[in-house]
Parts: sequence; structure tokens; C-alpha cells
Amino acid sequence: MTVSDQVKALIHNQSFVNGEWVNALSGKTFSVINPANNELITEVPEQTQEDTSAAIAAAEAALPAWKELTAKSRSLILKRWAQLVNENLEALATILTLEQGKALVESRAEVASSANYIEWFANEAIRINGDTLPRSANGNFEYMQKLPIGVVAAITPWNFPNSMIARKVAPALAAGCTVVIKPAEDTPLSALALTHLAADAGVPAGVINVITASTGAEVGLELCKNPTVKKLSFTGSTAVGKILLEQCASTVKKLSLELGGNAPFIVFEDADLDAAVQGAIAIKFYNSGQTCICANRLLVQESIHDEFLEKYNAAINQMVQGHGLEEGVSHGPLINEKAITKVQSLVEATIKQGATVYRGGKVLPELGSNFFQFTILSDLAKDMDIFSSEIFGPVAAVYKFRDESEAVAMANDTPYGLASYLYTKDTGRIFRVSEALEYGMVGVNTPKFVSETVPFGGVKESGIGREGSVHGIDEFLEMHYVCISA
Ligand SMILES: NC(=O)C1=CN([C@@H]2O[C@H](COP(=O)(O)OP(=O)(O)OC[C@H]3O[C@@H](n4cnc5c(N)ncnc54)[C@H](OP(=O)(O)O)[C@@H]3O)[C@@H](O)[C@H]2O)C=CC1
Ligand SMILES: O=C(O)CCCC(=O)O
Repeated sequence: MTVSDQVKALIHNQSFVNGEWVNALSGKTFSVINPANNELITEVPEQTQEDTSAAIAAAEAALPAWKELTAKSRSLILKRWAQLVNENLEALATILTLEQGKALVESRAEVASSANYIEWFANEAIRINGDTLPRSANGNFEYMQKLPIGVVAAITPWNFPNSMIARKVAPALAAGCTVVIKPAEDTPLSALALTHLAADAGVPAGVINVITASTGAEVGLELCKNPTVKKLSFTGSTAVGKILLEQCASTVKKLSLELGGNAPFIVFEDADLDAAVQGAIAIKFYNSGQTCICANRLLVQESIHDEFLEKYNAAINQMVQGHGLEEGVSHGPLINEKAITKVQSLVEATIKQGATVYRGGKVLPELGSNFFQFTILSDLAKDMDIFSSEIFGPVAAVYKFRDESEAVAMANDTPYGLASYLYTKDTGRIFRVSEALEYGMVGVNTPKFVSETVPFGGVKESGIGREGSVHGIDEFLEMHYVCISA
């Protein structure tokens, strides 16, 4: 099959419940739009509470047989899924770029990372071990098993519509759970394509279900309130994460929340400046700035601030914005009009509050309505709104600091705590500052560290729990203690 045949086969206009491609019970649909040119890609079902409750029932019915399979059987099915994702990598990347906008090179990397997550958890499936315990009374035999938590709901965002599903669904399936996925309105097609390949790999009917809807609220409420769902795994904004936390209280569901960030990127005067500039390019403009681990605040020591800005500006000149499928394009559009409006208002407010526009600062209508110029704002201060806002766009916010203690204080001056970065050659400072940063993840002299081996997650208002790594599967398991008096 050619890539374009694979793309055609993998783009679905129906959602997937109980092993069947289905329409919404209401028959309604909504549009999936290419953010680079606002063209319609396809329509998908507008599903509601009723469809969601049917999907949960399907996941419940499929649970006993799935969790009874041997670990090896589940592992082999997941390995086949990973293999099919790799075999369809170019087609999945094309679909991802079409619906999300990111440059094809980034889409390929995201799909490859999905295959890695699935393969990783295929290997974790066979290592779910318990413990035998010392007896607490004469004649006792005591042990702890790890058992699948049950039906899992996964609500995923539009910025990594492929890998966020792999990172949640693969460990859930490996653990013996069944899943209902609600992908973001803007990017349901990657979820449906991945699910198609999971079914081809032998995942039985009802084990993975996808519900599509143009707003998360109604479907989300059912996923939170339905007592059959035992676990909710969410990636998205902190505001929605807080709603879900409240909504899950009524059924005391276990939650994983991977929420917003406000990552500091600290450049000390003793750093390798060129490496720091390249790092700040890679992680600020990753996915056009729409990543929760993007450098949100560039904190640069005052003695090297001006030189950093010059080099940073020169490096940005090498980047190319455009339609993600076009040759040579390194950065695509923002996801939609709402995102453009949000970034534009934040930049305008920051300028009013006294920022200097070192470059950019405006929308780029000549490319399409969802493009924003690569922007550097400098002369920023802690009391400006931008210091506490998740930018989620190609806007670099640069602050000066005097010394190490001021850098750490500025970095920690936020309710968020997801990713953080520092560049320095001083070994003592590496240890001191890494530990002082109140973040779930710290990159030292490196902008990109995420992979299947990493316990991804945040502290403070950036979330609860970890995804990926040997710890990721525990989010979908419960400890089950047994005491036998013999
Ligand atoms: N941590 C991260 O990676 C992400 C952070 N963000 C941050 O959030 C900002 C806004 O982006 P936005 O897309 O609005 O993010 P949201 O948090 O609204 O969306 C993320 C997911 O949550 C769903 N959702 C929205 N409201 C509810 C609800 N009440 N109950 C259940 N599910 C819900 C969405 O569905 P639907 O799309 O159908 O409404 C989507 O699947 C961004 O600018 C960024 O700052 C956004 C996305 C990812
Ligand atoms: O979890 C995210 O939102 C970002 C993932 C980044 C990556 O996989 O490189």
C-alpha cells in the first residue's frame, strides 16, 4: 500500500465502540479542520452522554476476558500494535500534521514515540510482580498482588494527539484494564487511526473505545460520574484538571492529571552559550510553542543577556513557518483561532505593561489565519501577566536575573511545577539548582529528555501521577493484599 492509501484507510469519520465503527446515537457530526488552511478534513460523530455510557458498558463487558489473558498474551498484542504503528508511521504522521498542524518532521517523531511507549508497556506487562510479606501472626501466609484497576477513561489534548493516547492506553492495556478515550475536539483522527491499528493488532472488541465530541464537558462529566469507570487519566489545562478532580470526588476515582506548565529555562553566565541558545530554540518553539514542557520563561543572567538575545534572534532566522506537509517547513500554525486570540492578547497586554518587542509580536495572515510570528519579548518583569501565564505559542519571554538565588526564586515563583531547564558548566551549581527547582522534571544542559523511560509528570498545580517509565503502569494497578490463616 502507498502512504496515501494508508492515509485513506486510517482516516475515519465514525467513532469506535465495542469493536464497531459507529455514528453518534443522535446522528449528529462535527467538522475536523486543518489549522494550516482551515479546510475541512472530514466530519466525525458528535457523541453525548448516552454514547459515552454505552462505551463504558462495552469496556466493562470486555474487562473480565482481557484481564484473564496471560501477561504474555497481552504483551504480544501490544507488540503487534507497536509494529503496526511503525509500519504506518508516515501515514499516521501525515494525519497528525493534517489535523494538528505541526511540521511533518515533528509528527514523525511523535508517532515514533507512540510506538516506543506501546512497545515499552508491552514489556512492562510481563513484569507486574507482587510481594510475599512477612507473616504478621503465627500461621499466616500473606502476599500482595497488583491487579488491574478496571475500566479507565482517558481524556487527551490536541497538542500531542498521538503519543498522549499511547502513553495512557498502552500501560492501561498492559495492566489488564479496558479503556474509553475522549480525544480533543480538534484532533480526533489520530485517536481513531491508532485505534484502527490496535484492532488490527488483535485488541478485542470493547477493550479500546473512542468517543468523539466537539466539547469535552458532557462526555467528561459521564466519564467522571459513572461508577464503572475506576480511573481517569487526563492531559490538558490546569483549569479543566481542577473541574475533573472535583467531578471525580463523588465516585472517589483514582486520577492521573498531567496539566499545564510554566517552565523556567535558566541560562547562567558560565554556560556554553551556543548550546543554551540551541536548547532554547528547541524547547521554546517545540510544536510552535504548544507544549506543556515548552520553555515559558527564559531567565538569563544579566552579564550575558544581550549576547544571548542577539544569538537567539539569529537562530530564529533559520526557522521556517508554513504548512506542516510542505518541504522545508520547521514550524506549523497554532491549533485554532482561539489559540491565536489568546496569544495575541497576551502579547499586546505585555507590550502595554512595558515589554520591548525584540522581534515579531503579530499574527501572520499571509500564511493563514492561525499563524503567529516568531516573537521575542524582553525587558520583562515578574509583575507582568506573562510571568504567570502559560503562553502556548511561539513567543519567547526573556527575563534578566542577577545571581543564582534570584534565578531559583524566580523559577519557583509559580503554582506550576512540570518541567524546568538550566544551563551551566559549574558542577556544584548543577546539583544545587536541580534539587532546589520545585519541578517534576529538570533538564540540565539539555532541552529534550522525554521518552518512554522517563517518569513524566509534575508537582504543585501541574498535576498528579507519572506517565511512562517503570512507574507508569502503577497508575493502572491496585495493590491487593491477601492474608491466609492456615
Ligand atoms: N498540559 C498540556 O499538554 C496542555 C495544556 N493546555 C493548556 O490549556 C490551554 C487551553 O487549551 P484547551 O484546548 O482549551 O485545553 P483543555 O484543557 O480545555 O482541553 C484538553 C482536553 O480536555 C477536554 N475538556 C475540556 N473541557 C472539559 C471538561 N469540562 N470535562 C472533560 N473534558 C474536557 C478537551 O475536549 P474538547 O477539546 O472536546 O473540549 C480536550 O480533550 C492551552 O492554551 C494550554 O495553556 C492545553 C492542552 C494541553
Ligand atoms: O506530554 C507532553 O505534553 C509533551 C510530550 C513531549 C514529548 O513527547 O516530547
